[in-house]
Parts: sequence; structure tokens; C-alpha cells
Amino acid sequence: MKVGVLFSTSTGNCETVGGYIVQAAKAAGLDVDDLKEVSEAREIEKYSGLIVGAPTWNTGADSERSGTSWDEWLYSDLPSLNLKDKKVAVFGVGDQISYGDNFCDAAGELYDQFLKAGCKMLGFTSTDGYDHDDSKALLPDGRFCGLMLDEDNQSEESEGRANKWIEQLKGEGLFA
Ligand SMILES: Cc1cc2nc3c(=O)[nH]c(=O)nc-3n(C[C@H](O)[C@H](O)[C@H](O)COP(=O)(O)O)c2cc1C
Repeated sequence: MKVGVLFSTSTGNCETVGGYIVQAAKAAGLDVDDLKEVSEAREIEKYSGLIVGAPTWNTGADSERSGTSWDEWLYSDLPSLNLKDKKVAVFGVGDQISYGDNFCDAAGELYDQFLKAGCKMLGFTSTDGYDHDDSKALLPDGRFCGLMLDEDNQSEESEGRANKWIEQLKGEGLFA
């Protein structure tokens, strides 16, 4: 029962950081499948858990914030899948300096839609070390709803953040 890691991208950053996440899980000996583009992923229900990631391109939009294939997938494919009680963790890539009022907003949309599908959401993180003003990826308690990465301004942090997050997800039972 593997964990699947699904992403989508416009310019490749989400694929890069998704690669760090898969690499970190494999290095820790965890049962994880290879990285997959969401629109090409099949039999998603078979995974024991999911890690899902998106960039943000549609700045300030209420929905379809990623500007990638997630936008259609979330509203056409996801509602037809049975993912009830599936453990899911979200990651996002964004730019906290140029888009500081909307940092990683699409990650918040992934969180909301998977939660609505009945999934058990894991992997919340602190905002310490980030410099944004606002984000739709924030939970009411002030934490991010997953792992946020910034390849435009803090790319040197991404691998370390991915490693630490995988340890956290292991502790939270995503790979159990
Ligand atoms: C036109 C444009 C709009 C963007 N809007 C946002 C945004 O609202 N929030 C954010 O965090 N990043 C925003 N970004 C930054 C991208 O999300 C960031 O560069 C990301 O790493 C791209 O990921 P990708 O290469 O996987 O597509 C924007 C970038 C551009 C060029």
C-alpha cells in the first residue's frame, strides 16, 4: 500500500520540489510511488495515502488558483473518486515576495477540496521562516495547511524542508 505523490506545474518548480519529497521518503525507507502528474495518474484510490502539490498562478482567484491541470481535476475528477478517510498531505510552491498577499493560495484550495472529499488532512506546518503577508493556505490556527516551498526566493531551503516534513508525516502515520 504505497503513498502516491501527485503534482502539476507550469514551469517545473512543483515537479522539482515533488522530486525532493519523493527522494526524502525513499531515503527514509518509506513506501512511496514515483512522482506523477495528476492528470496522468491512474487508480488513485489504490494508494494508502496521498501527497498532493500545486503552484499558484491565478493570483487572487477564489477557485482554480493553480493555473494547471489541478483546476479541472479538482472539480471534475475528484468528486467521482472514493477517497473517504484517505490520509492526504498538501504542498505548495509560490513566491512570497512578489505575491505576498496570495502566497501559495492554490495549496489552500487543494486542502479545501480534499477535505470536502472526506480525506483526513495531515502535515500542517509553522509559518516561521516565511515572509508573506497573507495566504489562503493558512488554517484558522495560523499554521499552513501543509508544506509551502518558495523556489523563487528560498530554493536553498526546499530540500531541507522536504526532509523535515517527511519525518513529520511519518510521525503522523501517513506511511503506516
Ligand atoms: C503571472 C504569475 C502569477 C503568480 N501568482 C502567484 C500567486 O498568486 N501566489 C504565489 O505564491 N506565487 C505566484 N506566482 C509564482 C509561482 O507560483 C512560482 O514561481 C512557482 O514556483 C511556479 O511553479 P511551477 O514552476 O511549478 O509552475 C506567480 C507567478 C507568475 C509569473
